[in-house]
Formats: sequence, C-alpha cells, structure tokens
Amino acid sequence: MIKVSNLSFSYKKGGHRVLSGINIEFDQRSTAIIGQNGAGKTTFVKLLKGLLKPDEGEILVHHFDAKLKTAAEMARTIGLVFQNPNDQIFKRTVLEEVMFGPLNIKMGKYTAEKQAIKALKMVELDDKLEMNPHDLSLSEKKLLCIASVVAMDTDIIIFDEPTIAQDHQGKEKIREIINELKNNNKLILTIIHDMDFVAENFERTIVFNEGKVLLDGDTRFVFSQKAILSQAKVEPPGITQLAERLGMKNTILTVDEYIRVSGTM
Ligand SMILES: Nc1ncnc2c1ncn2[C@@H]1O[C@H](COP(=O)(O)OP(=O)(O)OP(=O)(O)O)[C@@H](O)[C@H]1O
Repeated sequence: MIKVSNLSFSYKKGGHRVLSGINIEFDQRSTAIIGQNGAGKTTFVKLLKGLLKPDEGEILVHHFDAKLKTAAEMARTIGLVFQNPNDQIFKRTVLEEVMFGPLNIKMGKYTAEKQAIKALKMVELDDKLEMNPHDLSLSEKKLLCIASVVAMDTDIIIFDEPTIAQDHQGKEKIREIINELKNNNKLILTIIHDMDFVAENFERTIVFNEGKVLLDGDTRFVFSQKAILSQAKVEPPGITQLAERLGMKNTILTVDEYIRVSGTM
C-alpha cells in the first residue's frame, strides 16, 4: 500500500542529504520506525504524508505517485499524529477540534460529528466534548490528537512518539487504541524510542541510521541483531538483554514470553 523507492531528501538544495537511497515496501504489518535522534525518521514520515517533496525517488501510495496527489487526497489516505499536541490543537472545544479534520476533507457535518464522537469514545474523551482542549492534561491532549486523526478514517495512520508523556495507564490506553486500529485493518506506522513498547506491540521494525535504513524485518529478527543495532546506538529492550545474558537461545521480546520460556527450561 506504500512503496518507497530510492528516496533521497535534503532540506537545502544541494545540501546535506538527510535521507538517501531509502527503499521500503510497507505491508499490513504494524511497523515501528526507530533510530537515534537526527536519523531522519520524522523527515521520512513527512515525505510519506506529502508535507515534504523528495529530491529523488518515488513514493507510491495505493499504487499512485504521491507527487501527483493533491494535499486533500493525501489527507484522506494518510493521517499523522504529531509528537507535540500543541502543534495540532487550535479549536475551542474538544468536539470542534476532532470534527475539524473530517470537515476539512469534505465529510458532511452529520458524518463528521458521528466519526468524531466514535473516535473520542475510542480514546475515552467522549465525556469532555464541550471542554476547551487547552484545559486537558498533556496526556489527554495526546489522546485528543489521536482522536482527531482517527476520525478522518484514513487507511494509514502514522504516530510520532505516541507514548511520550504517558504514564503506565496512558501507555496501556495507546496499546489498546493501536490494537483496535490494527483490527480495523489500518496500517499503523510509529516513530518511537520506547523499545519495550516496540517489542510488545509491533510486528515489523525498521532501523534508521544517518539517513539510511540499517535494518528492516520482523521485530524479533531486528532485536536479535545486537551488533548491527549497536551501530545505530539502539539497545534491545531490557528483557531481551536479560534473557540473552541468562543464556536463553531465542530472542525474547516480552516479560510474559520470558516467564513462559524460563518455565520450560
Ligand atoms: N526543518 C529543517 N530544516 C533543516 N534541517 C532539518 C529540519 N528538520 C530536521 N532537520 C535535520 O534533519 C536531520 C533529521 O532530522 P529528523 O527530525 O528527521 O530526525 P529524527 O530521526 O526524527 O530525530 P528525532 O528522533 O530527534 O525526532 C537532522 O540532522 C535535523 O537537524
């Protein structure tokens, strides 16, 4: 559904290449995009969303060249939840905020309101419809931004650091939302630094390093590649490292797996 070929990009014409020679074909697997600060992850998703244009290469979205799609067409296909909710919030009530996106892509008012309320139920903010978004806590603001994108019913949803500013309960909520979206056949791509969350929730992981793809595969495979990960200064999840130190042969991704496997040893 998204195919990226030979993608390169620099912010200044002829300047430093922030991304070069990227080839990725996304399928329905939920995918984590990881890598050090400055590796090019946010730039990459902005290119996917059409907010930036490639210097070289091609992005096909549902078999059509993203360059030829209008901003409105891209908005109907790919939703992006920004890292900082304050970059996204500007309406006076929670309901107006979440209806803005659907109305902007020309959904009728009735459908937009229905979609907005459904999305607000999913993130459990449907009891705050008339509140001013700026009076919500940071964690609630992040959930509001997720609802704003979910309400647009795009096939592809990209999250940029969804677990930042979330406590344990907030992370559980994000996990449930991602699972529900996956069950609704949405393609979920997520930029994230929280390796435990990656191991527990994403089927595929792509490691960016200095503007290139260093590793790409099933999450278990990626976290088994310790030497390559260290080049990108990425550490596998704590439980994966502990299991390895204790001599477990298979790559362990979660505490539950660890308990199961150690019970059979
Ligand atoms: N608007 C911009 N103008 C010029 N350079 C930029 C701009 N945005 C990002 N960069 C540079 O592009 C490179 C990649 O940045 P990007 O934000 O894509 O990395 P990242 O992997 O998302 O990092 P982080 O994990 O910190 O968000 C960095 O060197 C950054 O300084």
